[in-house]
Amino acid sequence: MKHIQFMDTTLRDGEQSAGVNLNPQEKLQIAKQLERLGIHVMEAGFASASLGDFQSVQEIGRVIQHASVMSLARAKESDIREAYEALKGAVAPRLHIFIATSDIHLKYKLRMSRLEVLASIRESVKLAKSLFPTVQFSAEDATRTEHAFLAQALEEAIRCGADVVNIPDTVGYTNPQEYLSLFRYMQQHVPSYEKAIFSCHCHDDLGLAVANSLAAIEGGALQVEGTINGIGERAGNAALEEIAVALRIREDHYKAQTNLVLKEIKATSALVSRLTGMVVPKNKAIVGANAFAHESGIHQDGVLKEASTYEIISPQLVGEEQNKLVLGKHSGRHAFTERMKEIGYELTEEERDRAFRTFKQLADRKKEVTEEDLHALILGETSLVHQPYEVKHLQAHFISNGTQSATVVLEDANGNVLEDAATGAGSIEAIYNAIDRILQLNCKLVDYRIQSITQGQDALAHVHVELEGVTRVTGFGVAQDVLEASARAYVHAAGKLLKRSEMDGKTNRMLSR
Ligand SMILES: CC(=O)SCCNC(=O)CCNC(=O)[C@H](O)C(C)(C)COP(=O)(O)OP(=O)(O)OC[C@H]1O[C@@H](n2cnc3c(N)ncnc32)[C@H](O)[C@@H]1OP(=O)(O)O
Ligand SMILES: CC(C)C(=O)C(=O)O
Ligand SMILES: [Mg+2]
Repeated sequence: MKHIQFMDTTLRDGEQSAGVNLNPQEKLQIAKQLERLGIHVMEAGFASASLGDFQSVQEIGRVIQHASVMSLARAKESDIREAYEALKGAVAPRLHIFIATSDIHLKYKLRMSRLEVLASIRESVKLAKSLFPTVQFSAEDATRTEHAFLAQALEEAIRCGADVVNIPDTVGYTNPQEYLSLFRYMQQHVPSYEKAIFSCHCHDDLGLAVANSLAAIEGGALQVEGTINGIGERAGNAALEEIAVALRIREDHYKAQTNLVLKEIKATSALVSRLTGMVVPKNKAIVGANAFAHESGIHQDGVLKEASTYEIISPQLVGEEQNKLVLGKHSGRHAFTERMKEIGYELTEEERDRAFRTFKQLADRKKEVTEEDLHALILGETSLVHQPYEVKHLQAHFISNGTQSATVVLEDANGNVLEDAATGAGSIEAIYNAIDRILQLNCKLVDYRIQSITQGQDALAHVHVELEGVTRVTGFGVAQDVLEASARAYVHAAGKLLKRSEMDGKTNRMLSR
């Protein structure tokens, strides 16, 4: 089993994400969390980039005890010396020198010849090694560099004292097969290969950063670089949490171990997301909100019977409390019944089937049926089980500054359909007048209250009404639409009044006998 070291560059390459700017306190907070996560090396910044970066590198170097703290530096004496000043107080300081090796970068950016680049590597690595116990050298844009020249550059760096040599895919250009072969090539063509640790550093321009990093590990990389949540320059860096979990879950394949404390992943991801403002996409592997959420009935049924049917990662492994069975339009009876039990409803079979039908209707209109929705639905449903009338159809016609009209269709317990229309000063009044006409009610609305009981645009409305007729009764209705909830509430209360009148009639008939 080989051992893979994790080099986290959330605070340097991660902060190079457009729009991200962390202050020194925020950087320190992330650094402490990275320490808890068990990162081997953290790149705290680029000391010579700004005073703020210098201070952050310095502070993180002073505070962090259980990880090596590194600063980036160009192959330039002033950068190296500034990094040295910043990391003087660190327990395990490390310098990261980089210079590009590809012809494109040499010609257009550095305007240097290959010989000049080799000379620069020699000078800077030697100077760095005289100041730091550990030095990493990166050949920027390595994957677009001619292989033979790259091998020469890395050999030069190792001979001058580099302990770690990195082969970055700076522009996210390579693919897994090619990157793996590149590492194998270096094994054969860098004479001092055994004297250094080879590292991989991938960007996600083609969405291959994690796959490329894993391929590099197969090709012999013993250090992997990346960021939390995959943030970073352009499309970002390889997401370290994905690499770590892939190595664990597919240990059979990669035969590699790490020191990472995987259960710290969720907290680390959440902290980085909060402080950088880079929102984690819901479907992001390992740390996305949906990473452990099952929505479809067949999957939910499988997971309820045995989680491993649809889960290759246990949520607890990465510090997630538990998986989620999200109730939505693809859910089935198993998940629905299970959730009902969890929130305390032991329904009869009839109630369950009825509630499930209503749930499906609701789920057709809502993205996700929440626990509050279920309470509301059951509240409405259980009280509706023995209702004499149900709202079947409702049509309201709204005219601004005019008289409103509504058509209501009710169904009684025997399946008879009753319909009428009416007008009113407002839509609700028109609906209530139509219901009065259908049920021949003689009552007064004494209270009407509306409440949103769930959240968001597709929230459920809960309407409470109080009617005064032969007695005072209350009723409520729950629906996504306010008018529908209002109609249901009125019919619910009206049903009670009618029952009461029926009972009074029976009593009067008995008394008059
Ligand atoms: C692949 C990567 O992620 S590399 C890291 C990228 N990160 C950053 O650039 C963030 C921090 N950078 C900065 O704050 C600034 O760019 C600084 C402070 C480093 C330099 O600023 P400036 O001196 O104004 O130079 P500027 O950024 O405009 O240009 C870069 C210069 O460095 C040179 N350079 C670039 N890489 C290297 C290198 N590895 N070694 C030596 N010189 C280099 C360029 O050729 C250019 O030199 P020139 O001025 O002679 O043309
Ligand atoms: C500084 C280097 C390692 C880098 O970030 C890159 O090449 O992507
Ligand atoms: Mg990078």
